[in-house]
Amino acid sequence: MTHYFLAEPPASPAKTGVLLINLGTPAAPTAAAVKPYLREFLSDQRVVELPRWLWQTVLRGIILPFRSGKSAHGYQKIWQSEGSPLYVYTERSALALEQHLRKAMADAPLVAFAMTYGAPSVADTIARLKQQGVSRLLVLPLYPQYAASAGGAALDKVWQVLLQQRNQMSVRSISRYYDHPGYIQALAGKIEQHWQQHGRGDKLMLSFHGIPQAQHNAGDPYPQECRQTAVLLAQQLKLAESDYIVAFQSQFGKAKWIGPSTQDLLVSLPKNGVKKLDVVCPGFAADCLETLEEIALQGREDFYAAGGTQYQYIPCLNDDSAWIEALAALVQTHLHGWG
Ligand SMILES: C=CC1=C(C)c2cc3[nH]c(cc4nc(cc5[nH]c(cc1n2)c(C)c5CCC(=O)O)C(CCC(=O)O)=C4C)c(C)c3C=C
Ligand SMILES: [Fe+2]
Ligand SMILES: [Fe+2]
Repeated sequence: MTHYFLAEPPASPAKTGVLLINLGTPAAPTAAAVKPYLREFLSDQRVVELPRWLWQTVLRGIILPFRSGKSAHGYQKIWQSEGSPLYVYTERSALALEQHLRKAMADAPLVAFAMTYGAPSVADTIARLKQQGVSRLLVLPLYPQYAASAGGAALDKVWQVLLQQRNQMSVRSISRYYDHPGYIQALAGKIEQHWQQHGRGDKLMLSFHGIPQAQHNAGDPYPQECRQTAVLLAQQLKLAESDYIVAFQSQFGKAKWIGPSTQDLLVSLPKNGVKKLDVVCPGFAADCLETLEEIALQGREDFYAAGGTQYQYIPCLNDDSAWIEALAALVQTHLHGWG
């Protein structure tokens, strides 16, 4: 195999950079913009682990023509004046983190954000940071719980860039933060604040994005990390086991996914006496299609249709100051003693 290593300018004074990575999102809420985004995302073999020839035929022939329009319709319901919520909150979090670190540290790092799929790409963002003199890079995918299909896929993009570098940067990565006290406290604070303002339901649902059961069987630690987040959160909120329930949402395709399914529970809970439900999505750092459309809008409709009488969606941490403070502490811990 021939390698082509990037041409590099001479080294400038060493700087440190922090790179936040999120999933990516279409550039516009239209089928034309959703299609290339979904093609790139769903072509990643970390996400769909089927033989390439088989999956590409199904993806291009069946999934993309149908799913792009349906997804675009969902995005239209949640799109903000500044763009896709996932993009808007990720960008704001990076800006807020940089400002916070500047106040907290003498030699504060540059902070940038990138998307695993779509723009700004990990490759372009690392190239820009390198031009700005960054030779030490701390990478943090914005997924509290590690799944190969999310955090793993984000970090793959970083390693792919490193493989091409002539003068390789030093890299540290944070592959997960599901049990970080600052994350747990920020989440608990958000939920408590919501309860103080709006009252409390009969049960709190902690809804995490799902993954295929086969990926977990092959060794993906994701569901255990979600459950551990739930236990720590319950301890912080002093909840009994009967006060909350862990569920997994956004099932895609016909294969078995890890459960219990959020969708199924939204229908069965009212029939089992839970008429007032609070839902929070601790696995999502930023509100997005899967939280705002699938949970806050569609979930509410399904819960009421099944006999529920009160449904409260508690937003993600987004760029809340308590979370940015915790994120800054997490970053500072991992920068400690570096250069
Ligand atoms: C095989 C399919 C998928 C796996 C595995 C998967 C894992 C996974 N995803 C997230 C976070 C997000 N996913 C989002 C959207 C989304 N996810 C899938 C499929 C899989 N995800 C699809 C097809 C879509 C697109 C939207 C749709 O058509 O329904 C998003 C939101 C993006 C946005 O623009 O708002 C996030 C965030 C995690 C954390 C994860 C594994 C744990
Ligand atoms: Fe997803
Ligand atoms: Fe979805």
